[in-house]
Amino acid sequence: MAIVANMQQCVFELTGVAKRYGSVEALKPLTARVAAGQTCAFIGPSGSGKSTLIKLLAGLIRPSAGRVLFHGEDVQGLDPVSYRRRIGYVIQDGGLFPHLTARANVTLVAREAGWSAEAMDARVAELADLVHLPLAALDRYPIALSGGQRQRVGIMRALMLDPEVLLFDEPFSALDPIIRHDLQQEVRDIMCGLHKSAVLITHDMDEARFLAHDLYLMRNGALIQHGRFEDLANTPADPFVTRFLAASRPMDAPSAEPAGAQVPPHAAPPGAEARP
Ligand SMILES: Nc1ncnc2c1ncn2[C@@H]1O[C@H](COP(=O)(O)OP(=O)(O)OP(=O)(O)O)[C@@H](O)[C@H]1O
Repeated sequence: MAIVANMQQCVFELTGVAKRYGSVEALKPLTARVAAGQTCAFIGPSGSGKSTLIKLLAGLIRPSAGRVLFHGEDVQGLDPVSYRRRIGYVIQDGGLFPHLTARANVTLVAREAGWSAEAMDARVAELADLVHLPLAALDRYPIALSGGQRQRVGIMRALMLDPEVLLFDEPFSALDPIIRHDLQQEVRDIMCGLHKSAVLITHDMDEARFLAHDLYLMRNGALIQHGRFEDLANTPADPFVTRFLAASRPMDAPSAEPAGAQVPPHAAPPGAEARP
């Protein structure tokens, strides 16, 4: 199993981390590393402990055992306000405050941090350009934005303070397939351009493979395998790995057709050539 992060500086290190909710063992003791400057994905089916893990990284919950280290320091010992300014958190459907305009959502933390109006305007314009959101959309409330626009606003909000790390918690799962595809490509471009460290939580192997350098596959609160997609595909640690990979349909899989119908070759979707 290739441990890419071992050879590089780590932004996060989890050592013997476990989490219980009462009698539920959401995470069994696990050790994992997130390399600086890379995207690391934690993948697994529903209930495998992915959300619990990202909440631990964000410092939103405490581990029942073990330590979550950020640049070698225990997250539990860091000042929560300054720590959260060092990480950008993107959640499903943007997680925007409904009573604030998109612009007010994006600038909320910068206002708390005492930024000037000019500095906020300049940063908002820069980020709107980065995520391809028309500036006019920023004056609307979240309810008046499409799902894709809300998620673009969520990404702007996460990037506003230029954090060292981005945490993506199922960021594309509420989007329709075309918007999802486009936004995955845009996020990959943004991450390549900004060279930030990132953690992605997803149940979608294709998404993880497309966006992440390093993959951890989880099941029932345990890490089953760590490596690149090719490691999981070529040397699966467990029959579950093979089943999980087989369950994600490749782009060139034949579509269901009525018996006897001619099956034309599938055209590559826009941007597919950029995908590994
Ligand atoms: N606050 C909580 N109280 C009790 N049990 C919880 C709590 N949060 C999560 N769990 C349980 O912990 C286990 C892991 O849940 P978690 O949400 O981390 O998994 P997940 O992989 O993110 O699932 P999904 O993809 O469905 O969101 C599940 O059995 C879940 O029911």
